[in-house]
Amino acid sequence: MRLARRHKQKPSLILFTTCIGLAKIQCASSFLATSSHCVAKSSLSPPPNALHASPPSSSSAQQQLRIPPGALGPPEPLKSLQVGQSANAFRSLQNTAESADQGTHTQNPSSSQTHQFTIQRVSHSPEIFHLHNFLTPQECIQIMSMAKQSGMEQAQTVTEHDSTSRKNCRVAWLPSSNSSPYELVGNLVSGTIHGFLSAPVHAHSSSAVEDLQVLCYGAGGEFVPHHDGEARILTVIYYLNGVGGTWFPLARGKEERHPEEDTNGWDHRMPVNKGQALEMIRDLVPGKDGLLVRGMDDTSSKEEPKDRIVSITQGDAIAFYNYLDDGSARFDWTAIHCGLPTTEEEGGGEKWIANHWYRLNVLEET
Ligand SMILES: O=C(O)CCC(=O)C(=O)O
Ligand SMILES: [Fe+2]
Repeated sequence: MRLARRHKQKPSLILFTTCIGLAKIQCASSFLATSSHCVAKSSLSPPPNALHASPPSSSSAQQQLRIPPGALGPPEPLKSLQVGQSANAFRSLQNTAESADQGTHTQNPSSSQTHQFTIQRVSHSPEIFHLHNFLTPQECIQIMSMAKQSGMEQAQTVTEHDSTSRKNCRVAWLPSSNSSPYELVGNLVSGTIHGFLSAPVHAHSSSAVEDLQVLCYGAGGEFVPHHDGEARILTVIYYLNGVGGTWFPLARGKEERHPEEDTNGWDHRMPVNKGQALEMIRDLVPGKDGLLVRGMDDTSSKEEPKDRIVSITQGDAIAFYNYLDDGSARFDWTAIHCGLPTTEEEGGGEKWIANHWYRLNVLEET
């Protein structure tokens, strides 16, 4: 797993140690505690089922990439969770009591604590998981203040040449690093990757995580429906102030588990490009259709069916997969989603979230 600055990779290479049990995921690793296990990825030979690119002489770029089915989705035990089922998980918290050391802040690895969170599947298509209590309230506050300190700028996200797709939103990027003062950001990565990335992806030399994108929407701020884009196989959104409002209009709930049993017509619900996806969601309504991730204070759709709503609180996260898991290496267009306009009622009109994007850069070349 490389640490990447947005699309550019940094040279630092870190291998994390994490135990994954059959019944539960244990993410007990931290950068500080596992520093003796750091291994340069280039020194690892890929496992037998690994992804690989054929020599450049192959006929087309698409043919060069061999993606085993299952590699771009969740590994076990998450893969086997049904909608509504949960697994307990742990990650190590760094000691927040920092000590001054020659003008810099250092942390004592021996004092790291284990933090428990719960991972619940909330959709099968796309694969979406709700991470209850992933961050502590203190960690949320720390991320928001680091973003403010680094100087937030107006977000200029461009989607399909449209730079107005994200409205009234400020952004900061924090390094996904294990170096001071960003250890917390790196710690979130180590708490996620082994549970959520398959072994072939994790072992691949082009796997990477982008810097943490911290976003603060003002009143009425929004992000129009979009797919997160090339090579971003896994998105993790952290909810930093308890305000939600992320909507997946095409997400499928419990009753739609098996495509072969889907009497509503599976094919009609699997768009193959953005145009089809936008057409399909045109008349859909947040709370009634798809899956709405909303804050506890959001009272706008109290009457809606429970299995269409995921209620988050501060420190919760959502993890979802952006590619189909069938070996085709194609976008999963059911992962189309948006940030709904923020309202004055929730969070005083401010919505704070942060995104981590886990990449498999070799996908960009196809
Ligand atoms: O604002 C949100 O809730 C979603 C943000 C998002 O999808 C993105 O930043 O890519
Ligand atoms: Fe997104």
